[in-house]
Amino acid sequence: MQVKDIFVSAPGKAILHGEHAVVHGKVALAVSLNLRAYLRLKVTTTGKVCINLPNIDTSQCWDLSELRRLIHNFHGKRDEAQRLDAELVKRLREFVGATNGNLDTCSMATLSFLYIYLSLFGSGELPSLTVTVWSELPTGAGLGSSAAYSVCLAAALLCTSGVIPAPLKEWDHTARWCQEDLELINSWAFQGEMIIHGNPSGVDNAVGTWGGMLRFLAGKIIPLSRVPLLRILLTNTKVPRSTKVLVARVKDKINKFPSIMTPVLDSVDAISCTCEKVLSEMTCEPITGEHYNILEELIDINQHHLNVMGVGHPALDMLCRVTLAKGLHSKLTGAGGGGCGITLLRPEKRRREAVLHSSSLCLIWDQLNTRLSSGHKVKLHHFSSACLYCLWGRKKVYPWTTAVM
Ligand SMILES: Nc1ncnc2c1ncn2[C@@H]1O[C@H](COP(=O)(O)OP(=O)(O)OP(=O)(O)O)[C@@H](O)[C@H]1O
Ligand SMILES: C[C@@](O)(CCO)CC(=O)[O-]
Ligand SMILES: [Mg+2]
Repeated sequence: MQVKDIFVSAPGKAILHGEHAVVHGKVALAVSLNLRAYLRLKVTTTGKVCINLPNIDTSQCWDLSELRRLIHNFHGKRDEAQRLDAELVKRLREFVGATNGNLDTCSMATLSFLYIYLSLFGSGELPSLTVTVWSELPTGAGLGSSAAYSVCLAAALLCTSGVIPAPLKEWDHTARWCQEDLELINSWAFQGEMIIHGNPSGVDNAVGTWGGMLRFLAGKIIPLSRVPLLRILLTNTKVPRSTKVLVARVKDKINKFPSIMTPVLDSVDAISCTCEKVLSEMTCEPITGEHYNILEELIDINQHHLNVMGVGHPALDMLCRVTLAKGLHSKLTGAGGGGCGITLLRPEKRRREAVLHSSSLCLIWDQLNTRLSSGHKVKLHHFSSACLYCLWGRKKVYPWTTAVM
């Protein structure tokens, strides 16, 4: 077995339109952010597997002998990610003390790591490793923190196991994998997401793997190469929530009221398609106020639909109200129920609006009585085309910080 140290990084994402509907086969438009997760994997000789997750205050070590007991009679296939191995998940849940209802942050993160590690190495010799993952993304806030985490795990463990090559040449600082390897990484990251989310669509891990702006429909990923530069403000309400719970809540509602909810999902699908059309027009004709008017109306309509689906929150309503009072339009992004919202900024009034935004946001934070004090800056984050990278191991590592938004 060719076991190597590795250092990788994957971006988070924002969903413009289509969250939740995408789980039910509708179109979503999503884009990567300049906020990333980083993973460093070191091969050791301690006879242990250790994982350090500073964002969620988790540090755990297991003896290889303990882990070996979990995989006797195991015939995992490393070069293809199949459906989740229910038996292995059951054993792992018992091992980490996470029974079905347990959604604790640490258990979910540990479970997805052990699942990918044992699936990839379980049919051979288990390597002794230390894995550290840190992230600029707020955990559980709608910006794809779970997907960036899963993409990093999948890329690093596949690479360490020798199933895919390390793409870095001696002179590179960063490198990407080829399309075939990215597809394999994405499919293993999806397994991690299945453990954390229950029923993911796959859009978040696709953005974490390929970056840029994507149209996602039923597992089909279409990169949108011609998109205008959009300035969008991200606001974190800091209301905690779980994607798994929210996805299950929407599913229950659809099952309870199929004839009422199906048109809502169809309408979200039409919103994503209309938004895509307007974005494409904005790249080939002069951008007008009317383009922005349409984008803003789509944001408003979708936010109403998301409230109908039951994934709104008073803090998100407040974001929409406060920004609308300044003539700006917002919606939740990701699973909702709290977490982050996006607000579209018009380019022509950029400077003034950014200032207005800062004061609006301070107002929001004050009213919500959150920890954001006047000393904190409101950060404007960018959508970016950045994708999954393999990084040069000795490159100066970003200091681990919690993003203030
Ligand atoms: N930096 C991290 N270190 C370890 N685990 C993480 C990290 N970031 C996310 N996770 C795992 O992902 C879970 C949060 O995933 P969840 O899908 O609920 O939120 P999200 O991915 O931030 O939002 P969304 O899915 O709406 O984009 C955490 O409970 C934890 O298990
Ligand atoms: C809510 C959801 O649509 C997006 C979460 O970022 C879930 C998913 O697509 O897996
Ligand atoms: Mg997630």
